[in-house]
Amino acid sequence: MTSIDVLDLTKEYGTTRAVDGLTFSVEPGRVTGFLGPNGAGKSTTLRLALGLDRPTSGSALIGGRAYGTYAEPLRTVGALLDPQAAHGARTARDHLRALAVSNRIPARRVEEVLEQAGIAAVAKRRVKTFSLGMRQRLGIAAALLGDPEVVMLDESSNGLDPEGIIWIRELMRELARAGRTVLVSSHLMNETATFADHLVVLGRGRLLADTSMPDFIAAHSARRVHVRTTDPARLRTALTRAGHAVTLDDGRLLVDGATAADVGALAAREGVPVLQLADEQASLEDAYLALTAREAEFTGTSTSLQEA
Ligand SMILES: Nc1ncnc2c1ncn2[C@@H]1O[C@H](COP(=O)(O)OP(=O)(O)OP(=O)(O)O)[C@@H](O)[C@H]1O
Repeated sequence: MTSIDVLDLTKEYGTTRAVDGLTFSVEPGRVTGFLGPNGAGKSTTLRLALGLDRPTSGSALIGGRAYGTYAEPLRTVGALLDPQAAHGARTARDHLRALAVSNRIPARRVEEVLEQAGIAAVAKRRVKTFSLGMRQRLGIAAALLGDPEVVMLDESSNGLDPEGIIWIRELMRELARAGRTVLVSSHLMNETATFADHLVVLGRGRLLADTSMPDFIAAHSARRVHVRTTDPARLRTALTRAGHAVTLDDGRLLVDGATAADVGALAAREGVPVLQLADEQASLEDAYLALTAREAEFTGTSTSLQEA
């Protein structure tokens, strides 16, 4: 089994410390979401792990070895960092064939990954005619070419349409189920929550969280439920009696400190018909933004509109 082990990793560019004493491990058999605001150091960490840049100090090893020591690295690590990296004048098939030859990967794998990435029909087209989403699919095909134990994707859903986003999400889950090590960077907590088992969160090059997805949700979700019923007054009384803080908002009840399951069970006991029942959705993204807010390198300022 092949893990990614980042140990006390630091990278400085002039006076900018892009990665700052970072330590974490990415384990096989699960999808690890790699989160952080712009400039947090995600891409730098991935580049260091892939030997595309040298650390100032510390290490980022794959399967206990530096990437550069693998003779045929694509057979161990598949990575997509920059979908624009493929040579524009080449066809998609030729791009993949050149990669396959350099790593002694059989030519039939090229046809398999073209199919798997949904670009077999455009395999003869030059890459420069590809949309961003098609380039992204080509990059993923290249990452899968060597049937690697470790898959690293930077902004995996970049440019993909909704069907493509579902496809990549299922692909990542499938790779993890098959025991691969999958690391996927993103800016978006809600999106990451749809596919990640584990989270590593960075801010200004430092580790802010290294936790399982369920633990992050349990620790940070504001427990608040929205409920609509035919008899809000009666349900409100019952909820208040059970110790919940309840407010009435435009005909629906907002219940703090409860889950949808709590409120549903109580409504059933009271015999109050429920028309709509939901846990508050935005809280996870809010928790992530709160965690990273102080660490964001580039934060926009909002200017309120002046009334004329
Ligand atoms: N080659 C470079 N030369 C100088 N500074 C760099 C270089 N690469 C990255 N940096 C700086 O290092 C910091 C971390 O950048 P990095 O691209 O790793 O962040 P990121 O988390 O991937 O951000 P994003 O989500 O915007 O891609 C930033 O301040 C960036 O400007």
